[in-house]
Amino acid sequence: MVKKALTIAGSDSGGGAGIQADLKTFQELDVYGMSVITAVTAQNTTGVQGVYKVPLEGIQEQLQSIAEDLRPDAIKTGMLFNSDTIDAVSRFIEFYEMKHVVVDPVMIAKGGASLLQNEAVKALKEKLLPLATIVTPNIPEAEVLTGIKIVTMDDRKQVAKLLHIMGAKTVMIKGGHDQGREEMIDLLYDGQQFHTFSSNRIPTKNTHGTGCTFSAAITAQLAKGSSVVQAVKVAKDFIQAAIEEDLHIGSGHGPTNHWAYKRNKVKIAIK
Ligand SMILES: Nc1ncnc2c1ncn2[C@@H]1O[C@H](COP(=O)(O)OP(=O)(O)O)[C@@H](O)[C@H]1O
Ligand SMILES: Cc1ncc(COP(=O)(O)OP(=O)(O)O)c(N)n1
Repeated sequence: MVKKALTIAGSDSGGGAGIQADLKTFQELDVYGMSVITAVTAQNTTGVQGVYKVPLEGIQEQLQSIAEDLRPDAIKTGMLFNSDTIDAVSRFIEFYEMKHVVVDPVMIAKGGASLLQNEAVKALKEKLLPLATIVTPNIPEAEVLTGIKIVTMDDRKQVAKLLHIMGAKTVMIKGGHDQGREEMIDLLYDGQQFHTFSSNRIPTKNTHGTGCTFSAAITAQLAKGSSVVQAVKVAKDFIQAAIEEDLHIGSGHGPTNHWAYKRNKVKIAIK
């Protein structure tokens, strides 16, 4: 039977991040994708031109429609924007006893636009984090969530441990913002040990939506029954291929190539 994944996130009109990146990723990983839209952004590769929140009632109704019929095997959260939405999403996860919850604590878009209000950070930490199977902050997001500045890998380990104490079952601190390295190292903490996932840094400005795509790939794999470590392995390969074979569209930070991972697998199978 086909597995189903739900993304609860914002729409990116440019198609590279948010709901659009998530659904493309689910599709490429053979999982049926569903969406609850929390906000509509007017956005392209040059930045975010506008943010329009969906009224709370509209978000709650979308959640209920899905829960009462389509029952996802895994869910991910992305741009949630304010504390009312975080509250509603947390109650939904608890009430319907949702399993495999990937929390991508989206805060700021690459161009600097705010996708989460400051007042919402507390709700994210107190309500959503304890429900997370895995939380996937980038370095600046991990710093905001813990109040700890990350410079070294030891800082990252300390922050990962703290996020685990704050309630997330596993913690993935992504390395995309660690400018000082040639290697791209993502660090996973499962409450007992650390796992590192390394790849070479691809020199490109076309990395719009990398975080969304990476966490969506984890979600798709969890929906299909993978362990967290196995899911992250596939997600790392998926994002590496998507960045490596970028599409060169738009004049700013272009999107990644969501076709690349599957096409590469098909090429290998044909050889
Ligand atoms: N230039 C790059 N080359 C290779 N991998 C990258 C590059 N930039 C980001 N990644 C990978 O993309 C994923 C998302 O990372 P990051 O950019 O830190 O997240 P976000 O988009 O949330 O800021 C991680 O797996 C990271 O290692
Ligand atoms: C609607 C929406 N959601 C999330 C993001 C942020 O996406 P991310 O994967 O972190 O990529 P960048 O924006 O940093 O390129 C977004 N931009 N829009």
